[in-house]
Amino acid sequence: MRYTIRYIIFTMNISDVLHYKGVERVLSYRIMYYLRGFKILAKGYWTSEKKWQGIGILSVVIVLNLLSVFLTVLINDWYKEFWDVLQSYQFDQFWYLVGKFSLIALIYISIGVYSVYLQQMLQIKWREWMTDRYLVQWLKNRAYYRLKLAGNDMDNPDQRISEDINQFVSLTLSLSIGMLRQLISLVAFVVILWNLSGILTVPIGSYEFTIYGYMVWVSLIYSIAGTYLTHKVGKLLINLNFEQQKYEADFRFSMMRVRENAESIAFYRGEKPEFMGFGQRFKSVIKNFRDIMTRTKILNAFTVGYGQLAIIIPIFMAAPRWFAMEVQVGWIMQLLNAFGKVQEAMSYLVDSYANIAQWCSVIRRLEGFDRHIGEAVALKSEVDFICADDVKLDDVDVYLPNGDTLVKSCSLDMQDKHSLLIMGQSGVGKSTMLRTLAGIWPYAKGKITLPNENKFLFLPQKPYLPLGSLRRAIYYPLVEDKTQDDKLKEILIMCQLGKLVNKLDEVDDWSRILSLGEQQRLAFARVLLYKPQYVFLDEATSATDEALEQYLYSMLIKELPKLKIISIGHRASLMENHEYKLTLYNEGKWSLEKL
Ligand SMILES: Nc1ncnc2c1ncn2[C@@H]1O[C@H](COP(=O)(O)OP(=O)(O)OP(=O)(O)O)[C@@H](O)[C@H]1O
Repeated sequence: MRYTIRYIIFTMNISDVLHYKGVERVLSYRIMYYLRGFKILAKGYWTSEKKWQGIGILSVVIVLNLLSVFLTVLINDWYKEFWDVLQSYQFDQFWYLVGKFSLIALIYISIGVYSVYLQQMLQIKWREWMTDRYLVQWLKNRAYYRLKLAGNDMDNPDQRISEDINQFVSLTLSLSIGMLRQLISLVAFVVILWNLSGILTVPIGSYEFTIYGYMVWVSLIYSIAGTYLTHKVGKLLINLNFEQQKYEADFRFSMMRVRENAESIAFYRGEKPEFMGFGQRFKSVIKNFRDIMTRTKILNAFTVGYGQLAIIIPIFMAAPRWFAMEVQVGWIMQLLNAFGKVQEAMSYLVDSYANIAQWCSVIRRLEGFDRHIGEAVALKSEVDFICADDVKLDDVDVYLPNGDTLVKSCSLDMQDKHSLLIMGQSGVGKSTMLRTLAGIWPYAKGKITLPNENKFLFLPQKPYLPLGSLRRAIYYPLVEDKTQDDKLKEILIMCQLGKLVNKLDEVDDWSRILSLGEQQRLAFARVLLYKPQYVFLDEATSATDEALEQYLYSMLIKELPKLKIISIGHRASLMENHEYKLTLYNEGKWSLEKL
């Protein structure tokens, strides 16, 4: 049973849970799940080396909030004094009380301003710490790549890091501080209401009932009833808002795909199907929004009515003592204010309903992200990596995630070889073999010897060009060096990229501007800058013609005579530039021959 409930919890989304009637146990598991998730997420910062800074700022924010509640109590007292003075026409006290109010208001405003300012300061410090930690986690052990292999990439790490962390921090602070403030305010104003109530005697038949603090009971019953009914009317709205976010995101994502694949779509003249796709997604946005409008209308009718009733109820409560001439106007004003404050505090949870739901979903996403990263990093290959001068494979098996073999018992020693060409049919496993050598493919076993990691460079078929200046794109993954431009220009000319020599400082999306052939030549420029001991080329000249390919290989051999080359390619002409050929066949077979 326990297992079944757990299963339900992890497979249901929050809206299912909120809809699921009569499953308190599921709900309590769900609450525990969120609290546990919250604890894991919050623990990092609040136990880190920065915790004292955070605790310091948080303490000041809490003290400021307590002070601010104290001032609202003073203002409540002021109401009584002020209205009593007005009722008894004591003009001499009028300006004194106006001055008193102005002073309290001034302090109240200053406290409010600094409380928000410090809360935001804590928010940015906490967010900074968490973002830093998540970025490290995402990049460390190549988790960003392994997430794809583990099939867990649906978690949009970019959104987790940029949006969810921010929301988690800001919602945690605003909800917890708000809750604390409202709780204290509730206690303070319940005490005030109790004192204002006095004792009410209700004669029923020949009996007389004495009710102590009757206004407190009325106000609590009214607030609890209001909270319950608002929850009843409004809970559907939360789910609808969730759905709205999802539909909006889908609509946005469909447009983003067009932006990213603009050229292919333009070649296919795919405007019509794209427009239809946008239309379908936008229809869902509109349909859901109409449901939100209807629900909001009902909710507003209820809350506005409830708000109006809240004006009249305390007046009814006050009526018996007023008509018995026991109290003055000041007392009524104080009562109205106190009643409003109790109301405000009691309805805090309902007012924050949407935020609490949002906070829960953020916790769920961040906790999921943490878990997926953990799973991805745990994907360890059984390859025994050894560091030495030359590449050597001993009895290496490479397979697919489903266990199908790509390469079986491959052994190879590059010590006495300068270059190796890996060939084979498309899909046979050539690129995966290189991934295994690079240590990024976990589904492999055997022993692989490699030089130190800064002594080799991998060139994929489509080079990655980071955002920023052209110089930065060429130097990647090295840090750009502005003092070596003469050498860099010489290298660009050597790679037949002379037209770029005057654009080194230009910032643009270079992967969009340069043709694939140009990008591949730019990758050769990287090799000349990096001067590795080994270079691995995965169809890195596929977009050049044969003559240019010959030229690029001879240039590498001439400029870096000690460089050892391991290439993957389909063209027979590549054999001229290599000393050995490793051919991969289906079912894991392979052969090595001298060319
Ligand atoms: N992440 C993955 N999950 C499952 N299968 C994968 C994954 N990556 C690659 N494969 C499969 O592994 C096989 C080998 O792929 P690989 O890219 O190594 O082939 P290749 O020989 O380099 O092909 P080509 O010459 O077309 O580039 C293919 O069938 C491919 O579908």
